[in-house]
Amino acid sequence: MVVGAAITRGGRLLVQQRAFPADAEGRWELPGGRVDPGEDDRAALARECREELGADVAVGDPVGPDVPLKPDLLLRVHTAELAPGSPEPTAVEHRALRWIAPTDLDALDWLPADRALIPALRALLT
Ligand SMILES: Nc1nc2c([nH]c(=O)n2[C@H]2C[C@H](O)[C@@H](COP(=O)(O)OP(=O)(O)OP(=O)(O)O)O2)c(=O)[nH]1
Repeated sequence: MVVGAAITRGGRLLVQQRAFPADAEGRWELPGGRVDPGEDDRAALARECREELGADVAVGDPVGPDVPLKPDLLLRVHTAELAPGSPEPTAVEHRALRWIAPTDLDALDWLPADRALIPALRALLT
């Protein structure tokens, strides 16, 4: 399982631009990553956000469909918010971060799988 965080604040969504590998470089995704063996989805998301953003998040419920990435791998996105007192997110291992508006969702150069989440992300922001 790959987990992603739909971190929202003031009607905007936090997205990050990949720096690698070559076929994903420059494209945008949600913070997150692979769930480790024995780890639950929420703990994995909190860990990945700490590693990737240097921020603390409160993880909420799943949102949108589980998206197949490979035959044995799913992407599952949860709602999330910055925890009170969290440092401001920074791009630790990514090229850039953006807080996007609902009107930016369609035009963003997403990793391909994430496009299936756009309707659910729009609903979350509006
Ligand atoms: N984090 C994240 N990964 C995504 C998204 N969409 C999508 O197709 N992926 C893919 C890209 C990668 O093949 C995989 C997770 O990659 P990752 O690089 O974030 O995971 P990780 O830190 O655990 O590292 P790795 O073990 O895959 O190298 O899921 C998304 O919105 N967020």
